[in-house]
Amino acid sequence: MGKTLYEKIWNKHVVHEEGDQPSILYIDLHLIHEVTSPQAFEGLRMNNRKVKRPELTVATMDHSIPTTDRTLPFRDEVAKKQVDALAQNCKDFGIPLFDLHSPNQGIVHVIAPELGITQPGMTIVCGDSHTSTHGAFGALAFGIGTSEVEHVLATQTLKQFKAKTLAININGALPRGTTSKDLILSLIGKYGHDFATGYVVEYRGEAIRNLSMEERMTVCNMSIEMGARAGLIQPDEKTFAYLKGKQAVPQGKEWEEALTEWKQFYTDKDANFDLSVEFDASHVTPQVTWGTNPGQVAGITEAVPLLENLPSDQVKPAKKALQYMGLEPGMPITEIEINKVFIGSCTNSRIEDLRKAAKIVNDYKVADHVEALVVPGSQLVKKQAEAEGIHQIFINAGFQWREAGCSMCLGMNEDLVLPEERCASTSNRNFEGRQGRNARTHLVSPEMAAAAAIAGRFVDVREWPARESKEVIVK
Ligand SMILES: CC(C)[C@H](C(=O)O)[C@@H](O)C(=O)O
Ligand code: SF4
Repeated sequence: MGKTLYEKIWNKHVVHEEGDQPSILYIDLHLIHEVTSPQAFEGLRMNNRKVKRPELTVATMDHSIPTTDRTLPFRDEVAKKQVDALAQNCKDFGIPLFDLHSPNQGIVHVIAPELGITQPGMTIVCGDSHTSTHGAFGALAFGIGTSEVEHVLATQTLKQFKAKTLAININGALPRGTTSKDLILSLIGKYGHDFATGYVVEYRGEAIRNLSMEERMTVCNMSIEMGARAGLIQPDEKTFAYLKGKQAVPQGKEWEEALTEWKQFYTDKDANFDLSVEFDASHVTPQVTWGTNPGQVAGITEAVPLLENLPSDQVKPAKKALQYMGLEPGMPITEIEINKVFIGSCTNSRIEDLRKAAKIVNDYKVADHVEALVVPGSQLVKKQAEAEGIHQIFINAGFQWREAGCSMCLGMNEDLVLPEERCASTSNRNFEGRQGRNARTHLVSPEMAAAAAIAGRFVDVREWPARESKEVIVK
């Protein structure tokens, strides 16, 4: 019988298997950041251990750092401590680090793909749940806990039980005005925020093949938001074209060898998945979450659900969510007014995201009562956007243009949504307090966030009036 992509990567990396014990997997790439690594390094020091393969470990600063002027001293002492600890740990253990002033600094899940560090067929781990993003390249990538971070640092291996496999077959074409963010949100809306628990998902089908690499990353990024252990997409010509010439990707003869290797990573025709589901992309509409998990979501032309229309097990959580969100059942989504907009995070802060948002912004202005931020996912994205003039479109419209980092996605720095403020956010999590105490988060695509910034409420981007900008033409 044939093998799935997951099984092929797994088999290539198993170092040891024994009965009903977890297997030991070899790890090709270990990504680290300032929040989940300090205790792991402390553990190493206490046991007098070294990092086994520092050259297969890559560090960046992203979660707690300010996104304002980086020549100024930190105002947050905890963040300063975390960042200093990471710098010291990388120095002491010989680990490459993209620090605050590096041109390659950025959100860990944005920089590894854009530098070509993420490659097909790899096992990739990070003390961070959205490591699933890298699955877009056909890499088995997942988040681990701090004690596992220590284990990987010390041994370059990880204990793992094999997961079940789930095929999500997505066919049909995404309609105009919808994005891969709407696709993944409506998928989670249909099946629920925990339906993939215990599975490694492989996204398959025509709709997935038609997505760009950046769009695929948005999909894989949110795998964890439906409970999946990891999300995978089979590498193809688009994957290889994206990687070609990237900083960390082999060149010349070695590129040819790498290609041959990467082309082995596909699911055989006669492979079996533990579970398969179908999804039609042609029905996707622009999505807006109304609740406190990503599955509590509706189309832009719909309304916040009436409680009596919900399945009985969803009534109580919906009631609680609506109370927190300050919304009434039956309220049309287009009547929800917002006061914050965050375009950023490892879900939607890449150059294509910023281009799409800028196209909507054009030469409109941010609504008076709205504070809007654009936080590029990396310094390279920021530089690229500035070279294309995109930053100017945002700045002219009244958006703040920031330095790269996680920022308002989780509010570990000063970029917060204030109590009872309502934010249209391109990030991936909307649980209570995620963007700040009592903050209300609505997850949307970059286009929907841009349009909300201008209209001051949610609007249907499919009907967004196009305007010819006189000043800047976005590519
Ligand atoms: C801080 C980190 C551990 C966390 C995660 O694991 O996901 C963060 O990135 C998040 O998105 O909530
Ligand atoms: S951008 Fe948000 S989701 Fe992504 S790693 Fe940072 S905090 Fe986590």
